[in-house]
This record gives sequence, structure tokens and C-alpha cells, in this order.
Amino acid sequence: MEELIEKATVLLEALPYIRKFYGKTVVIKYGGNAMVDDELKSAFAEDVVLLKYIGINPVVVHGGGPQIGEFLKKLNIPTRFVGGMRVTDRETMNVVEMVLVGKVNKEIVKLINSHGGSAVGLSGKDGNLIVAEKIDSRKYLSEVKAPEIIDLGFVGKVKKVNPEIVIKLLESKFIPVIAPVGIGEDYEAYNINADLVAGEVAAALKAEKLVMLTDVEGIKDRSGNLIRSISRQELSSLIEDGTVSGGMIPKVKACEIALTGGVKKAHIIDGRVKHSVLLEIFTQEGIGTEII
Ligand SMILES: Nc1ncnc2c1ncn2[C@@H]1O[C@H](COP(=O)(O)OP(=O)(O)O)[C@@H](O)[C@H]1O
Ligand SMILES: CC(=O)N[C@@H](CCC(=O)OP(=O)(O)O)C(=O)O
Repeated sequence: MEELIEKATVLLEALPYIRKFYGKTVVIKYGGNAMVDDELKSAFAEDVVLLKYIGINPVVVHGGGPQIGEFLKKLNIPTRFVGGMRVTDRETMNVVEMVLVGKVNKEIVKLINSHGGSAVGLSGKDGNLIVAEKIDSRKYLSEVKAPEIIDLGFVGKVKKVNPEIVIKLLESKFIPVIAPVGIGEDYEAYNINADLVAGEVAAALKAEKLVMLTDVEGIKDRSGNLIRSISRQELSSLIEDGTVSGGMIPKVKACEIALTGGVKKAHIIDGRVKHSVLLEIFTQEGIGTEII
């Protein structure tokens, strides 16, 4: 009996958060290690389905960098990153779209649905969801202090998000799952860093939260200690002084975009921790780094 009562107590701990976030939208960037380990994948899907059933609206934006890399390797197409972005020629773009939209997106949809959810996969092309434009390589690469300045090819940035299709899905039982491929006004497909897409989608939806899963505990300071909480204003200095580098740069930028766009809070959390999404949303301490 004691044990059962203890269970009820644990469940009740979530009540204030369920009340606070009921009917609100939470954008989750899914990527990194959490996407390769089977046990973590199931735990992630359970978290997303649970959120939906208790009346919180999850929107998943996924990455797939490692999966694209593997496929390019199989095809003997060399690939590299400059300033955290994959150099994307036309041939690479075709593979990027095939892997992200055809493979990774559908796998996440299947995963969520196999845990009792109703996920619907979208790319930026569906409903003109993500209108992209070619990134200004010179400007971007010098901004992030990249070691070389080259043309990144079909790497895009978000020009506009048309969130109608996502809102329609959220109004019913569906869980939107978005692949980071944008459509240009020239009708070319653009490869966009998934973190940046998540930030822009969160801003367009005026989400309550942006939660970014990654393969580290959160943002680390110069001495390697986890930063628990940081303000939006302090973020740019972390990039400028080199504390934040590589794959963490677009994550930090995504949080800036989201918060500037009206999202209340952004979190960078450890996707290697089982049920990290629930731990972030339903506990007082949360996990990882919160950006306010
Ligand atoms: N200040 C920092 N704090 C934490 N991680 C950092 C920092 N600067 C750079 N990184 C790197 O960023 C990586 C996360 O980015 P990335 O590998 O692209 O993640 P994901 O695959 O989850 O999108 C970390 O594994 C770490 O190596
Ligand atoms: C321009 C650019 O670099 N696009 C990324 C898109 C996928 C992505 O962002 O995946 P992760 O979130 O797993 O890193 C790429 O080609 O790898």
C-alpha cells in the first residue's frame, strides 16, 4: 500500500506543470545520441506521446546528420562540415533530402505511432512550411570564425515559416514531425541545420518552450562546468569568446531566435538521459541548461 501511495505522490508532483503547460506548445529538437540508441528512442517516443495525451502539444523537429553521413559514405560521396554546416552540392542535397525526409522522418513517425501516438511527418515543402533562402556563406562563416570561407552550396537559412499546417495538426490529435529541408522561392530544396529550424518553428508557433536534445549535459563554461541557467543577452559572448563552438553554435543561435520570437524559455538538455524530456518539463530543477 505504501508503495502505491508513493506512486500517487510522484504522479501528483507533475500536477502544477500539467496545469501550467496544458494546451501549450512545446517544440522539441530531436537529434544526437538519443536518435541512435533503441532504448532511448523508445523512451523519447513515450515522452512525446504522454505529453500529447495530457493536453500539451509537442512538435518534433529532427536532425539526422550522422545518418546522412553514413549514407553518403555508402555512396562514396565525400562530405565535410565548415562552420558547423555541411557543404552541400546538388548531389549531396539529393541524398540529404532522401535520408531526412524519406528515412529519418518516417522512422520517427513510426516510432511515435508504435507507442500509441498519431504522428504526421512533414518536410519544409509541405504546406510551404519552411521557406528558405541560400545562406550568405561569407557572412555566416566569418561570423562564426570558421577556419575557411567557401561557398556552402545548397545550405539554406529560414526566410519564413508558414505554420498553418502545423497548427491544423495540433488542433486535432496529431503530432507533427518536421524534417529540416526548406523550399526556396526558386523552388530549390535547401539543407538547413535542424537546430535553426527548431528555433524558427518555435518562434513562429510562439511556443511555450523549445527543448533541444543533444549529446552533452548542456552548455559548458570555459572550465567545462555545466551552466544551469543563462540569459539570452549573455549567449552571444559565449560564441564570440570561443566558449561555445562547433555543433553547439547553431543550438545557441536557435535558442536566441526562439526567445527573441516570443518563446518563454529554451533548454539544451542531455538526450543520453532516458526520459530527459519529461524530466525537464515536469520537475522543479529540470535538467541541462535553461536559457531565459
Ligand atoms: N560550450 C560548449 N558546451 C557544450 N558542448 C559544446 C560546447 N562547445 C562545443 N560543444 C560541442 O557541441 C556538441 C553538440 O553539438 P552536435 O554534436 O552538433 O549535437 P547534436 O548531434 O546533438 O545536434 C557537443 O558534443 C560538444 O562537443
Ligand atoms: C546545413 C547542415 O549542416 N544541415 C544538416 C541537417 C541535419 C542536421 O542538422 O542534423 P543534426 O541535428 O543531427 O546535426 C546536415 O546536413 O547534417
